[in-house]
Formats: sequence, structure tokens, C-alpha cells
Amino acid sequence: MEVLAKIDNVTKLYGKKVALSNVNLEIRPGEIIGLLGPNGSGKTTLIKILNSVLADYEGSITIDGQPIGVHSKSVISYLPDEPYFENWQKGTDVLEIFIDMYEDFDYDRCINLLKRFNIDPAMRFKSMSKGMKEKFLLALVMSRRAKIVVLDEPIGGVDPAAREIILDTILENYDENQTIIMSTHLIADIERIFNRVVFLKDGMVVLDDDVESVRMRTGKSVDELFREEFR
Ligand SMILES: Nc1ncnc2c1ncn2[C@@H]1O[C@H](COP(=O)(O)OP(=O)(O)OP(=O)(O)O)[C@@H](O)[C@H]1O
Repeated sequence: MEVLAKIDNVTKLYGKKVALSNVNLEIRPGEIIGLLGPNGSGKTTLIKILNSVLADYEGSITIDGQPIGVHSKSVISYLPDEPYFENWQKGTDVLEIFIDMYEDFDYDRCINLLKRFNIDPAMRFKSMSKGMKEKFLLALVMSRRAKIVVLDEPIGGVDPAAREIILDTILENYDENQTIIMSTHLIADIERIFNRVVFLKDGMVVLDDDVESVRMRTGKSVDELFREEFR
């Protein structure tokens, strides 16, 4: 099957601290991948490398057949772990930026998602709660018809009822060939949407498997397996 992203022997050091150690992954179209691991295991570092935020690493990465750069940015829709807008801005200001910046941005889809999340884009960010900001940004990022969507801790600040709506929305809105890579600590809440999980431990991949085969092989949910692995 076609490989959408290939991560070959990637190692990342911060000074002497090893954040990623010889990471190898092949990512294919249509996968919904849970990138899981305890605090400090390297999830955000890997996500930042895939999204050109960090460039000083060893190893090689191709995305959609090309090295990381202008093309990879155009095919990846990225939700960072912290919002990147200013408090004085309104939702509509950022919406306009997305319309201008991304050819693949589907405005109607975004407006529908915002309605579903009960977010009024005319509000300024300083008037939104943490969860409202997260939902706003998620609606934007999910509205790009990008080949790869990378979500770093997308629903950490969102209440449990809204989480369910968001997960359903992700499943309903993602295109069949789109790949989603999502880091989270809320494994029990989210694992129903994953079809593949990657566990990182001390910067190394210690598990990379289909969710179905994990369940068949171990008789455990991903959440149970995670708690066992990282106890
Ligand atoms: N800017 C930095 N400078 C130095 N060390 C860093 C920096 N960013 C991350 N690290 C270190 O790299 C390792 C991996 O961090 P990373 O943020 O990728 O982990 P994570 O799995 O995303 O953690 P969390 O679940 O807490 O978000 C940690 O040991 C962390 O201390």
C-alpha cells in the first residue's frame, strides 16, 4: 500500500537529552493513529519535526514523496499543543487567515463545525474559555482537506460531553484517504476512533500495531495495555 509518510531512523537531541531515538514509522492513507506515551516520551517532539517546527534532527523523513518543507506544510493540517492566535483577535480574523493561506480550506465545513461546537466565531479569544479556544482551533484544522491531519492533544481542555461530539465529528468529517495522527493522554475516551497505535517510551517506539490486532492478541483495550506498559 502507498506510503504517505516515511520516518527513517529519526533521532532528536536537546543538548545531551535524547528526545527521540531511532524512530522508524511508515504512515499510510486512511489511518487514524494514536501517538501515545507518558509525559516526556517524545510525542510533541515528533509532531513538531513533522510540522517543520524543529529542523535539527538526525535521520530522514519524506512526506507525500518529498522531504519536509513547503510541500509537506501544504499537505499537513496541524493542531499544535498551544493555540497560536492572540487574545485580542476574533475567531473571524483567524478564519480569514485560513481562507487566505490554505487552498484546501473548506469554509462551509468550518462554519458547520463551529455551529455544532456552539462557538460563535465573532467572539474575541480573550472572551473564550480554554475549551472553547480548543474547539475553535480544532474546527479550523479539521476543515482543511489535507492529506494528513496532525493533532497534538486535541481535547485535553474539553468537557466529556463535548469530547464525544468532537470524536463523532472527526469520524464523520475525515475523508477516507486522509490520515489522522493524534497524541493524547485521554486514551480510554479516544481509542474507539484509532485504527493504529504507536507507543513511545523514552523517545523509542515500543509498540506499533493495529488496534484490532492489539485487542485480539492481548485481550486488552489500548488503555489497559498502556497502563500496564507504563505502570
Ligand atoms: N525545548 C526543549 N529543550 C530541552 N528539552 C526539551 C525541550 N522540549 C522537550 N524537551 C525534552 O524532550 C523530551 C520529550 O519531550 P516532548 O515534549 O516531546 O514529550 P511529550 O511526550 O510530548 O510529553 P507530554 O506528554 O508531557 O506533552 C522530554 O524529556 C523533554 O524534557
